[in-house]
Amino acid sequence: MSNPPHGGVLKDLIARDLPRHAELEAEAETLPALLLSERQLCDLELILNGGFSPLEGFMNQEDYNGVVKENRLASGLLFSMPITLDVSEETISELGLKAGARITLRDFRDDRNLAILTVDDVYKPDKALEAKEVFGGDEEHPAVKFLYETAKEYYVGGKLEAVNKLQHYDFVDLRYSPAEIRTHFDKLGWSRVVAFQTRNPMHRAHRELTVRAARSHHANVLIHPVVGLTKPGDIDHFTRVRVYKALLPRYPNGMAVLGLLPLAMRMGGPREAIWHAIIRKNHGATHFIVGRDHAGPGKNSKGVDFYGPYDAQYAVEKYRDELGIEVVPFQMMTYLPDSDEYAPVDQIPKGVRTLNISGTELRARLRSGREIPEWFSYPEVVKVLRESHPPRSQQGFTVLFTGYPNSGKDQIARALQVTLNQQGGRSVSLFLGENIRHELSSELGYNREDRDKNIARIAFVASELTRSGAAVIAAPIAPFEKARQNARELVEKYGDFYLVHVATPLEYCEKTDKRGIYAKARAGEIENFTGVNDPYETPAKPDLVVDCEKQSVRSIVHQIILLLESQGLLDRF
Ligand SMILES: Nc1ncnc2c1ncn2[C@@H]1O[C@H](COP(=O)(O)OS(=O)(=O)O)[C@@H](OP(=O)(O)O)[C@H]1O
Repeated sequence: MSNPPHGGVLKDLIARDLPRHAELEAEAETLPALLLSERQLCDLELILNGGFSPLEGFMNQEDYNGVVKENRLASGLLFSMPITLDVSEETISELGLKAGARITLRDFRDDRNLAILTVDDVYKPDKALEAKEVFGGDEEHPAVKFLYETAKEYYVGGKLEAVNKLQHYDFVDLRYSPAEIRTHFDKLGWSRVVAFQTRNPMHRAHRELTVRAARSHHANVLIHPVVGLTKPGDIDHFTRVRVYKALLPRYPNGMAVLGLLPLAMRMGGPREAIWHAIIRKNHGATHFIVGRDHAGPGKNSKGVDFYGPYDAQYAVEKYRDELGIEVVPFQMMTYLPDSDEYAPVDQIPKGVRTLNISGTELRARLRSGREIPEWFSYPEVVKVLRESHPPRSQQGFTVLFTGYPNSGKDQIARALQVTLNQQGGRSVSLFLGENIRHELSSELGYNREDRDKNIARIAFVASELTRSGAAVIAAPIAPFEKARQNARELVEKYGDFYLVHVATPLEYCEKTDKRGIYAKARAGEIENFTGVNDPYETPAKPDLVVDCEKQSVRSIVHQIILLLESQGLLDRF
């Protein structure tokens, strides 16, 4: 038998309301509907499947106040995280939200009806109090920022009736509801289970830590990673889940099970650790590992830790008797090369050599393609990480040329394309101004708005290609700083961006114009012609400035190649 859920009853609303499915679905169609955000969907899924037992809905004011001020629901039961449904004043009047009203909660991704909420109350939270009591009050804390910048001004409390499960299309076989994982444990005959929470890839240290925890408590292991929302900048859950799957066979036969948790983390340190423990108890675990700085967001911009390293462990310790799940505090594990084993940092005798690779060092090694030793991680895990983090030599990038018509940017762009093609290793895409005007922007003219649209389209395509590892060479006139800056920001989400200003003087561009386009513009036959009767803003911060009056195309291309080379992008070419 698994551990009983928090409060004694698993609030599996999906199972409870299944017999009334047809009736609820029909009613949901007739009610005013609220589209839930990604974070609200995560919360909803865990309310509906019992992961947040004893909750049966979003918190009303009484529950919310109790949780914020003293970690308690109105019933007196321990609960540490406010689970609230935030709405704006407009939504309140649009949907007629007031006590007794019924509304449908829908999935924004597919418009599916998920639940019916019967409104208990609509209230204005004291956000400052919530920020301070729940998260510690630092304005830079991600959950505090969310509270002030994203969460709406009012909360709606009320119980839910389940209409449909959320649809998932990734790793469906690993997404166990609390009821499903409990059945699975029963089938395996597991009665003692240590749950391990993670939002990071797992390496040997984590494997050693969990195996130790299991052995010392005569238990099995539930690897229970968060695949909802984690800290911005974390490795995406697709990569992480492939890592966990690769790691699983490294456990002693039959010791561990992998289950995915669709939780929206708040990075709330001590409060979050208590919440995590309750959630794992609801999933049938009897033990829960709380590590150093559990669910902490790290440091603020002044370099100050949001929480002390053991605050989370103290918090769960304080409520040990009420939690009903045994918390296993854990130290960091470190590698001892002389004996080829891992040990908790606090148990290493003085003078014994240790080795470690920090997260930053690991990322640097992935980026450069340098070796990641087997004592740190398993080759199959490293392989998965390398697939998602290709070395610089396989990452995409964009070179955006900007300059007057006939400044020579087209010739340079073509020559660069040929040079990169000769080196191989990447697909190279070339976007010349005129081609783009034909293929992507044929309806656009040359006023500022249209030019900005043109550059935005080029930037969009360049960013997608950069994301997939291509080299993109684009050579529009791009006369406006703001549009060039927007392009940089978009592309830099996925790879490097280099702005090359082809600063060939206007007189030279005009003098060497064999197409006679400047002559036409001077004759008044072309409106808004850059350099003649339309402005060109000199780039404030180009990565390179070149000039076709003074330099040959060959030497300019050489300069660009040296720039790319210095950034490690051509390493293995
Ligand atoms: N009014 C006006 N102003 C500037 N250029 C003009 C204009 N009308 C036509 N052309 C020709 O259009 C080519 C592509 O312009 P772009 O799309 O690069 O311009 S922009 O970046 O959108 O501002 C550009 O070609 P390249 O010089 O080869 O790039 C121009 O020759």
